[in-house]
Amino acid sequence: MALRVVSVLKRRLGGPGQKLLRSGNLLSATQHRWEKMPSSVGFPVTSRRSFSKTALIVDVDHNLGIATMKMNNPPVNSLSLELLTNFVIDLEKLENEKRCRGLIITSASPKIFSAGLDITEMYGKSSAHYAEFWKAVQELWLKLYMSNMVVIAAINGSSPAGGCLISLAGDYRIMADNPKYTIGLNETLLGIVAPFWFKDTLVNTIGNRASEHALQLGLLFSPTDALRVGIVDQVVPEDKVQDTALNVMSRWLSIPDHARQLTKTMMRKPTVDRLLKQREADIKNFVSFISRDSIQKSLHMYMKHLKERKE
Ligand SMILES: CC/C=C\C/C=C\C/C=C\C=C\CC(=O)SCCNC(=O)CCNC(=O)[C@H](O)C(C)(C)COP(=O)(O)OP(=O)(O)OC[C@H]1O[C@@H](n2cnc3c(N)ncnc32)[C@H](O)[C@@H]1OP(=O)(O)O
Repeated sequence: MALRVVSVLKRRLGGPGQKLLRSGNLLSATQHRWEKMPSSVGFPVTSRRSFSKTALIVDVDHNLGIATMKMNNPPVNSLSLELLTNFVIDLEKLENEKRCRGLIITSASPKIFSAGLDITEMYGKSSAHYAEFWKAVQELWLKLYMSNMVVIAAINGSSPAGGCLISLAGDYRIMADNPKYTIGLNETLLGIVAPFWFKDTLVNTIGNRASEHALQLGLLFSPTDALRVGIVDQVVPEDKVQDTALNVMSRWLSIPDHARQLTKTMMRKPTVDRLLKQREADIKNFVSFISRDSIQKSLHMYMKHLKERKE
């Protein structure tokens, strides 16, 4: 199957996209190599590099120009300060790899894409810790939302709150067709409020009315409903998520990088600038909001409820 996908990738880049690239004199080293491959054989993986840190496994296929990043923070891929920090470091590394043009984000543990922000980072800690944590959340969103790479979320499990934000920050979302999985910004269910830039990212994806409805009720959508409302772009059988991501990636990579990147920037920069203009104020807001006794109590009760569900 992987070879078939690679053949599709080569065919795609040999088509109109390739012509566009040639006319713009924009062929990257990776694409040159693709062009030289005879179409009857699969693309041999001659250069593959992996780096793995606590909580993230990154695999870079230099020939395809695609990196796959698997969140690996059992049991539920909660976004701890450590995971957020490593995520940002690895994203920066990938961004600096000229030949890496696409990134697929997925989970190493099927069933849970990510449980969102690590709630234990948000209660019973110092103000300095909350500030550091929030800065890391901001940093990841800023880097991901404005990435020069094509970012595809291969959502192979549930993806509430911060997990949903990571998917929304990408360019395209593919979700596994399993009614047990849900996705959405469910902050209100925890007694907290999605920050304005979470909200903006959702509005940019599904529009104002659907966002207001989803945010006020803290809706967690099944894959079918997520597709209907536009939170995800495609729902596919569970075992087809990765191959579909590679296929979709080939379509996006057939567009000349500079044109696609400038378009992405044009669409997203106003949203990013809103946060950049008030980054410190947003951190202060978060620290003062999360430190309130009532909010600390809500988070504590929510964690208790999560644990009691199992008993
Ligand atoms: C005015 C406004 C100003 C500023 C803005 C202010 C505030 C905004 C602030 C914050 C925004 C936050 C966004 C978030 O991301 S909050 C996190 C939301 N996440 C959730 O609600 C998900 C909760 N988890 C679940 O629903 C489930 O765990 C699951 C569906 C992901 C997985 O279900 P399972 O049945 O497979 O697993 P569980 O048994 O439930 O969990 C295993 C284990 O993991 C613990 N856990 C689960 N989720 C989290 C989490 N997000 N953080 C930390 N820990 C988590 C769970 O308690 C279990 O622990 P134990 O094994 O019992 O110890």
